[in-house]
Amino acid sequence: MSRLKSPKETAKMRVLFADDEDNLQELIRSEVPRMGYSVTVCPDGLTAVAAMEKEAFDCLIVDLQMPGFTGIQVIERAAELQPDMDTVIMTGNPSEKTAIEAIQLQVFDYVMKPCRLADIAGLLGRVWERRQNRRQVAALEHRVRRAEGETKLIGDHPTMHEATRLIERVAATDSTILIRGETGTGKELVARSLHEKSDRSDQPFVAINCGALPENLIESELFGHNKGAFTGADAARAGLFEMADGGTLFLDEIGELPLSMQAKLLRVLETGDIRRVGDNETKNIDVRVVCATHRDLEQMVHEGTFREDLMFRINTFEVQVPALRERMSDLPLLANHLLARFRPDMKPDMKDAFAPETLKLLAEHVWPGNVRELANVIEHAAILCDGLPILPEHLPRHFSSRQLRKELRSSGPTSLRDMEMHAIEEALQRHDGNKPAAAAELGISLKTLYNKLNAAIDSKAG
Ligand SMILES: Nc1ncnc2c1ncn2[C@@H]1O[C@H](COP(=O)(O)OP(=O)(O)OP(=O)(O)O)[C@@H](O)[C@H]1O
Repeated sequence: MSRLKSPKETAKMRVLFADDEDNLQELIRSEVPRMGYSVTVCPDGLTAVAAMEKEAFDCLIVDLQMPGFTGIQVIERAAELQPDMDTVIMTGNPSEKTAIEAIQLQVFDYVMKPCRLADIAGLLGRVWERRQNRRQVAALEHRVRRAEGETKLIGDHPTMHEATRLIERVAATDSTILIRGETGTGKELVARSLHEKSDRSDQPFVAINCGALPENLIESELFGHNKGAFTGADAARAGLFEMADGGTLFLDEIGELPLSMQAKLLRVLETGDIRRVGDNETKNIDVRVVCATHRDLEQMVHEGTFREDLMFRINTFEVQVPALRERMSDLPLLANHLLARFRPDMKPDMKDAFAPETLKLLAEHVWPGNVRELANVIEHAAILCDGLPILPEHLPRHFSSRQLRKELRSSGPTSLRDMEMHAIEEALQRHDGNKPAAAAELGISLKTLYNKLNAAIDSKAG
């Protein structure tokens, strides 16, 4: 049977109020609960500190002059006892000195008496909204961390050491970096790692996939727009360059950027000035740009689909991220790392987390989707297994069937591209031709799947 919750448990926020004025105490005690918050009212600072020592609160509102502790002293104690709490000063004797102290103590607001009820309701509403936003940010950070893992490049293969060495070298500079590698190899992770090792690490890291946006939206996404700049632009909006100001902007799949935008990007990289769509003014920004591609940009330059000047501008340094099949010795390391990401509760031990048969099956796979595909497989296994070790039956179905490998062995030497196509065809069959589902299983983007299918058609035709 469910227990009836007390008003304190159902309240949106727990408020601690300290003031020596009887009338105000009465008003707060009767009115704040009507606003949906629970409130503890104290007549002085000492009682307020005692309450904080016993119970957790979300918001503290204090008068400045009270018997015992002053409001400032109560806030100082609050910072030690409950640093997560938002604090507000409500005073009839404002002064420059206390206002400065309040700023130093990072109080949320400094309000003057007398306060109307509507002012108190507005104030508490703002505190609640800020706490909600903070919770949402924390939840999003948690989700991102879980999906992306920590910014730690796992790999002991010489090619990974080479990549890491280069990252360490160039991180401290402001040079534009081009990261090359197949889909899912960890290019974004390399970009984040560059950012975290740079002096900009306390500023934003903003990422965009240039291939994921329709051509007409890319400009406003990158540079922002003014109100009314185009149909649907109901309000002015900052673009990603502005959001990343002071930090790093990661332009993934730079090869997909339309030619018209390539010219605009080049101008921005050369001048540091951006112009919102529909704006006449430019704004100078300080952004380090890191680009990535799985495409052969030189070939694209040759074909006229990528600007040569832009290519020279973005590839001051190049970091090559190897495909997983080129560093299969790293697979057990990566598998353990990814298992720990999805099941931190399991604390997988390096040696025994995966049964030898499981590792063997993983080692025999071609991994067209690289580490992302491996991450999908490990997540699948982490959900299915009740405990360690991970057995072959915990892997997605196509791993348990050795069909593909048998066929490959019996058909003699096979090119990597053939093996890749084989894996794609099998995935398509398993999903009755559903391309998004097949791409998800393989750990590659839908766009990559189409590219690979088109390339296969072209090579058959040619
Ligand atoms: N060396 C690595 N160590 C740990 N995790 C990795 C490594 N490489 C890739 N990953 C993980 O694999 C997944 C895919 O990586 P990421 O998104 O960086 O690849 P990508 O090359 O940018 O892919 P795309 O080309 O599709 O944009 C992420 O979950 C990432 O954390």
